[in-house]
Amino acid sequence: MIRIQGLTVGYGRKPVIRGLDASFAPGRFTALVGPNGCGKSTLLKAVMGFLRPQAGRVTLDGVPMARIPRRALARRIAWLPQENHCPDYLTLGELVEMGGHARQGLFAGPDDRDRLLFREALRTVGLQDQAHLPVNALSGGQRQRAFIAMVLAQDTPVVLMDEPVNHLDVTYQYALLGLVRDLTRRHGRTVVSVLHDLNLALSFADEVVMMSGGEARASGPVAEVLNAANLREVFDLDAQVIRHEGRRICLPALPESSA
Ligand SMILES: Nc1ncnc2c1ncn2[C@@H]1O[C@H](COP(=O)(O)OP(=O)(O)OP(=O)(O)O)[C@@H](O)[C@H]1O
Repeated sequence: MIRIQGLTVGYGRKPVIRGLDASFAPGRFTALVGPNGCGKSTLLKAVMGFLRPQAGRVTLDGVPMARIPRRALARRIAWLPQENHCPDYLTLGELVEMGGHARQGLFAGPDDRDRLLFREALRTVGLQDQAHLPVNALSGGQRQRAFIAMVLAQDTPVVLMDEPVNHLDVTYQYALLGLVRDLTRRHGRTVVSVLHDLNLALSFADEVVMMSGGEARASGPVAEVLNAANLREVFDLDAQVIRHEGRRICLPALPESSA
């Protein structure tokens, strides 16, 4: 369980997030939503321990993040940042193998289970035949899938993702989030993901934290929290949330000039 209590955090002395409370439980997929610049990535960076809280705390199973050694943390939390970089020479196969480093001994290579995980991760993102290619020679969407494969290969109980469907075509967006839902429901993982597409959040997430101006304005089960009133308050958006064949769909009103 990740618990965030009274978190104030930012860059330098300027707080971006103020007094935020949230918790992310095993077996649950939580979507972080909110307008650009409201602090979603900053929150994930604080959870990873990259930013030191100015007040409050973030704990993993009761232990403050700052007290967990980096290698131990990498065995428990995988992180997909918004922007991914890697050296020019790295192949897709090597990138995915990096996902297994935290699990292996200091001088040990991958074992059979690791190799199976690497193959499975590549197959899941549909890149099993491209393992020999340099990552930087892949298309934008293939590249994003490559980094997702690395995260899957890390095989951690907690996964944090910052806009994972960036650059992905619609088929892979649904496939990835279906996989994420499986990781939570069938394998009890904790997943927290920034999502801009509210319909993806409505279709796949269990919980949502709606952020605005560095604060959590509403949080709870996605069907309860992603409603017209909260969308107006947080996004200043005129939208309906309708039900269609058992699913909820967010339908923003068109701007007047184009209606
Ligand atoms: N490294 C940094 N140094 C200083 N300020 C930063 C830094 N990174 C982000 N900020 C500021 O913190 C605020 C929140 O940024 P953050 O990236 O957390 O927003 P976000 O909700 O993830 O936005 P988006 O939806 O656009 O990705 C913004 O005002 C941004 O300018």
